[in-house]
Amino acid sequence: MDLELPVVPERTPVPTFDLVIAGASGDLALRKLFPALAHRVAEGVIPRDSRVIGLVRSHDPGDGLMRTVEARLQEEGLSRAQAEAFMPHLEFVRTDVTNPESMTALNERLGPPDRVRAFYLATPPQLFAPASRALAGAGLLDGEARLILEKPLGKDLASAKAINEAVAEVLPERRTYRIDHYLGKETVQNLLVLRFANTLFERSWSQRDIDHVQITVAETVGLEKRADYYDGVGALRDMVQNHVLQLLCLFAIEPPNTLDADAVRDEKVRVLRALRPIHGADVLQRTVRGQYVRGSSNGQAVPGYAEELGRASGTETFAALRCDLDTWRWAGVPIYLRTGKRMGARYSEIAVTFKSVPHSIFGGDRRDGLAPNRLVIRLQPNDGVQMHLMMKVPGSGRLQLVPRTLDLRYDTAFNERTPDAYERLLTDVIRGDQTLFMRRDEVETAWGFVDPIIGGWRDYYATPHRYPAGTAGPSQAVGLIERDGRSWSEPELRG
Ligand SMILES: NC(=O)C1=CN([C@@H]2O[C@H](COP(=O)(O)OP(=O)(O)OC[C@H]3O[C@@H](n4cnc5c(N)ncnc54)[C@H](OP(=O)(O)O)[C@@H]3O)[C@@H](O)[C@H]2O)C=CC1
Ligand SMILES: O=C1O[C@H](COP(=O)(O)O)[C@@H](O)[C@H](O)[C@H]1O
Repeated sequence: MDLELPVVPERTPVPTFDLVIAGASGDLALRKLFPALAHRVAEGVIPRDSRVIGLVRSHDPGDGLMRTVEARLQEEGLSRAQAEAFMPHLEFVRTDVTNPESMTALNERLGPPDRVRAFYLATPPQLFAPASRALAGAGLLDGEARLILEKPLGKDLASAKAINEAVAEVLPERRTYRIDHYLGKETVQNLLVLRFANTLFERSWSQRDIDHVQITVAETVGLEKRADYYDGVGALRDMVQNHVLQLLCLFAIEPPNTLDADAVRDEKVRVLRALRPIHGADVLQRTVRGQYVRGSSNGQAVPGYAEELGRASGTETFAALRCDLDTWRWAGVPIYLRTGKRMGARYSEIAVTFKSVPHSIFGGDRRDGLAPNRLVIRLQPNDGVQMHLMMKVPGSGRLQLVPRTLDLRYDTAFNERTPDAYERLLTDVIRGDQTLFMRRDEVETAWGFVDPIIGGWRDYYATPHRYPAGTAGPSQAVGLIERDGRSWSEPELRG
């Protein structure tokens, strides 16, 4: 029996809107935002009169760009008919989003203010403050208009605060949408369902039954064409500060009393505040930095990070951390985080290892042979949930026990296309639902955890350890977990 939940915003209709995207000629818009909107048009979710207005700065907003978008939609998996159905919603305007007069002119092009208005800053974060001032100065943020900010939200706590301050001067928090696209991923949302729609796990979800947790976000891609952004930023700021800590939050939160945006976000902030700080010399024991060197990826030889960059660099492309949450529920349960580029496989998962049985009835020497239960929440690819259990090998001879896996895959459990994260997030903005967006205090608390690590790396000369592309990261990351008598869960990462 399917449960229809009228309170779930996905099921409420999307109102007619004007969505203005600044940075509309950029990689993010072409690869993610337009395809997401086109999928929503194809599903019939987007009202016919809704408009998507792309702002470009140096590009020609003419037919060439329209043709580029139409071609990119098909490269991203939409059919020709689906791409064509999206195009009438789209127009481009060449303008400077930071210029108040230009924004006043834009105001005249938009539909009546009774339509939902949303402004998406898919631009580098240096533009967030001037752009929001220009939009507000032109009256574009009046009424119920929403502002969407793409990550990264600054490069440290001070810059994040400055952006948040500038935005707060022109717009209330309830109309500010900070994107972390991991929150839009189906399996990330399913984490809340797994925990709070099933009693089975919740009763064991604490230090009483859980030994430790590993959160891995491994990528096979390298620098791609993002050197300007990535170098000097690195894996800790790019991935841990946002996506990985958000996964940690959803894994560890106390049950919110509803799915209301602030109820969920209040609980996430509590988790972030409970993170034991890592600073000074702690970084040498509780963190590992890495940078990939020449190796192979998907069977192809690939250059190292410094070769791709064309110069030596101290930026980490891999980070591993041992985190602890100082709460009753999580005391003594280490949470190991690991993320990197050019690793041996692309996957993201949360692996929860339960405690071993306290006593084996299968013979005094058998306890070591009983693998502890493990629950693996796989976010991508092959999204789903796996439970590793001990089983008896059938047969009447000697009693033999082996670990076996219950495997619940999304693609076999549901006969539906898994939408991309941005599909959900963009319509949530239009519907006015902030549950899957980061609140100001969340972002700042996460930076407050990350900043001292970066300071520790600087003060203790923690230069990145080298690891060959196509592997599990530097060997020192193995030491980080083995020191605690545990091991990383995925041998296939070693390439
Ligand atoms: N690409 C991705 O997958 C992801 C990107 N991001 C973040 O999103 C943001 C955009 O990324 P991405 O699309 O890759 O970047 P690109 O460099 O591909 O595009 C940047 C866009 O911003 C516009 N722009 C830059 N400066 C100005 C300005 N002063 N005034 C108006 N527009 C300006 C450019 O316009 P024009 O070309 O017309 O000059 C261009 O459309 C970045 O902060 C990035 O870190 C976050 C997650 C993933
Ligand atoms: O935000 C970012 O995320 C991507 C990884 O996203 P995914 O959905 O492909 O897992 C990462 O490659 C990029 O460096 C980072 O900025």
